[in-house]
Amino acid sequence: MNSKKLAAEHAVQFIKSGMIVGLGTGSTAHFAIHAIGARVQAGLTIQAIATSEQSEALARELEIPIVSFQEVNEIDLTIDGADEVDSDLNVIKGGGGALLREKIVASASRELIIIVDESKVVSQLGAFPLPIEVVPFGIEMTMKKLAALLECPLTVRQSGNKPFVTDNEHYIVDCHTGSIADAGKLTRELNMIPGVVENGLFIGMAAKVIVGYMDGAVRELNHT
Ligand SMILES: O=C[C@H](O)[C@H](O)[C@H](O)COP(=O)(O)O
Repeated sequence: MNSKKLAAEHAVQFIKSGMIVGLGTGSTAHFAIHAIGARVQAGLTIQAIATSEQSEALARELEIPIVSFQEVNEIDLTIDGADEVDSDLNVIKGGGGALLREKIVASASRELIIIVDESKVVSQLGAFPLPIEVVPFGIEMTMKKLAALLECPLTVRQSGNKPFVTDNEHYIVDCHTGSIADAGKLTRELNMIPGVVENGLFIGMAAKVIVGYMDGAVRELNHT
């Protein structure tokens, strides 16, 4: 079986009736939303908040009840994918450009479960280019400040021959850091730069990471 699907289906078992569930974004979260849809069809009663327009549309198609932030106090459990995960369960997200809504949903959640295939588990974060969501206004200045801080190549993510635009009408700057020594410090420094809306480092947010392997195994990584 597909290792992303294995991790997703394992994670969905943690959902119980009555929960408010955060729905992630990306190809791994896509499997989770399908598995949640199947459980809803089988009688699970939940309400969900999605981290992207794309995931919300899929959830509606699968008849998963969607609620807004006005209707809930907090989210019980969010299940979302990631681009890289380290042994402290720190994560890089945003490869699909959904990092801002994903971080808002994750920070409103009592529990965040990250689902990945084995290729995403790394000893140090940073080989995956760090996505940074920026306001289009003054992006040239914002990028100068990012370049001074990061000292690495930066690219504005493209969609065809135009900049990729997020669900919140921002651009994404991908930062080819190579490796990130102190992710906690970096996330604070990045978010101090005017024009930066959010960055893809999710530090200390995941309660559990579920890894799917090509040989069919599934492993849970928890905090020690
Ligand atoms: O912006 C996208 C998200 O952070 C995704 O969860 C992340 O990029 C992982 O995506 P995938 O499951 O498709 O590898």
